[in-house]
Amino acid sequence: MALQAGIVGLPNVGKSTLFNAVSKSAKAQASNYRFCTIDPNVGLVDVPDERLAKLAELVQPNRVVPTQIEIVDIAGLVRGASKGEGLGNKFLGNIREVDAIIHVIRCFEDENILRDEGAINPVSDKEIIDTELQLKDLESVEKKMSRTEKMAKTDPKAKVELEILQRCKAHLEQGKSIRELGITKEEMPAIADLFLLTIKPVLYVANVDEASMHTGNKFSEMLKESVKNEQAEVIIMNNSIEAQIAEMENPDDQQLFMEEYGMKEPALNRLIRSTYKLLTLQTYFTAGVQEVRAWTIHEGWKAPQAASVIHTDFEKGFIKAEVIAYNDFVQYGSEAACREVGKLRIEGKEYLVKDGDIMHFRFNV
Ligand SMILES: Nc1ncnc2c1ncn2[C@@H]1O[C@H](COP(=O)(O)OP(=O)(O)OP(=O)(O)O)[C@@H](O)[C@H]1O
Ligand SMILES: [Mg+2]
Repeated sequence: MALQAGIVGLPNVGKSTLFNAVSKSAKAQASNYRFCTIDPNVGLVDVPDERLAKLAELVQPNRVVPTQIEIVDIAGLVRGASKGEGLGNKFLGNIREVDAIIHVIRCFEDENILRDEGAINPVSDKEIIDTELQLKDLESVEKKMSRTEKMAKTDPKAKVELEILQRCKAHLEQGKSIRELGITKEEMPAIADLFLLTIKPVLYVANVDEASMHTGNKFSEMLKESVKNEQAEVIIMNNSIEAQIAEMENPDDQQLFMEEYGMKEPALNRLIRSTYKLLTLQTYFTAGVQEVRAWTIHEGWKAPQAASVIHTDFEKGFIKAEVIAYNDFVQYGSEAACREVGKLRIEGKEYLVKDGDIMHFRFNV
């Protein structure tokens, strides 16, 4: 299953406009990427990858299959969502299921577009959402703490867990998100079962007015300043313009429209690429004459687990993997050439797959 990124934000900030832009633009630019709607608010979109194109050029396969991510349009959250306001629990549940968050923030003024929160203020808007997510996480952490406290008296492992939970609690109570706490890999098991909302990686979309598409405006500047410490990306775009580009059926019209606005490509492309990065995903490739294909795995996955993405049998019956590094494949031009010069390696169960590896699995079922 593809990894999911959820579009999150206050009501009426332009989330669905963005979702529609992604879905329509993908349809119009068929050559660029595909989109398929799974559900009215879930869509599957291709991730543009130059390496895949390069491999396809070398191998000339029948079919090229990019990797995909799912984008989910989540309904607007309001103040008090963590206490159930405005179907808050349901929508927070939707966020729990995604792997990363695209947080859309209103950075445009328009009196006709209703807003509950007074004058435009991206910083307080962001805080409202953050607070609701943090409160929900606090609830999860406290629940687990009360269970762990008893066990911690006798069980040293539970004691360590409790300390991690206490750190999370203190951090959340300061109005901070868990992603900023620097939880290590070793500590993760203590909280993994909580599926915390604020541990999910995030990027921000500053949804600006037309005039500020390229430069940003005072609102997007405020937002950038306020997320500086998070080292999160802020993408400045105009969701309405993106949707308008996407509406156009004719690619020539699209091109003209974009030229008029001084755009080289839709800002959406950047958003999709950044989202993929945000998911800390790695790509490995399979490159045969039938199909050149990109597969998504996480950092740190070993060969059998990576193989399971293709088929669970590949993992169960894993024997070995033949691996060529991407740069070697491009330099020598083919699998056969790499084999000849000794650039095709045979790797076993412990091999850590690297981003860009071209893999061929041997298995037995
Ligand atoms: N950059 C922009 N400039 C001006 N208007 C915009 C911009 N982006 C979106 N809008 C308009 O804002 C309104 C609300 O947009 P949209 O429906 O996408 O919000 P939403 O976040 O999905 O709301 P909800 O939480 O209710 O689902 C729409 O009329 C849309 O056209
Ligand atoms: Mg909406």
